[in-house]
Amino acid sequence: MTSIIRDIRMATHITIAATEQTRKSLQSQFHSHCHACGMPGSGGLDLHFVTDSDGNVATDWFCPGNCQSYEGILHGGVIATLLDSAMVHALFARGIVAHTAELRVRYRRPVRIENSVRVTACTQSHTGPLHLTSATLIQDGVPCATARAKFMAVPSSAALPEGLF
Ligand SMILES: CCCCCCCCCC(=O)SCCNC(=O)CCNC(=O)[C@H](O)C(C)(C)COP(=O)(O)OP(=O)(O)OC[C@H]1O[C@@H](n2cnc3c(N)ncnc32)[C@H](O)[C@@H]1OP(=O)(O)O
Repeated sequence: MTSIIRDIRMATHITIAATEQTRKSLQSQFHSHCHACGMPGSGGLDLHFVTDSDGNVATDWFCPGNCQSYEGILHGGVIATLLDSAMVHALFARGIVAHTAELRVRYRRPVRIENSVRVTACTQSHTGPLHLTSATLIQDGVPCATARAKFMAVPSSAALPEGLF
């Protein structure tokens, strides 16, 4: 266990500029079957993030009718999934593979289904392997939900012993 902790700490020292190439590479290595951003046709949300020159990630997504909660309103669990996924990709863009350790969502306004949203995320800071991130979901120019999260970095799936996941 000591060596795992040392590896995780080492991983956080690999601080590189955020790029779209890095994000794509880590998505294909670690996320190809993800419910939120996996391959089309998997029955998932089919999100497509891109990284901008400031290292933030964003996606536009059409809220389908089968994701509603109360009549006409996007399900809060789906909103949390969108925000969580965006923050994972913001970390990917910086070469960091990490698990969600804590997710706090503030639901500010109802999100209408059969309408588009823009979801953005960025990394904030880190203390050792624990990364702080934030994300926002906007519809028609109005921030409808915001999130803050803590993610725990992992060195690489291959370096982890069976059972840790
Ligand atoms: C059979 C039916 C099946 C239904 C399935 C259910 C599915 C699961 C549930 C869902 O998924 S619901 C969909 C996801 N949620 C939303 O879409 C909610 C979106 N947010 C809102 O509509 C409003 O923000 C909300 C109703 C939550 C509150 O609006 P209000 O206009 O009532 O409150 P406002 O923002 O004015 O704040 C009132 C007070 O509450 C406080 N407040 C609001 N949110 C808070 C918060 N998160 N923490 C602490 N305080 C909070 C706020 O600071 C303020 O304090 P003060 O009066 O002292 O100034």
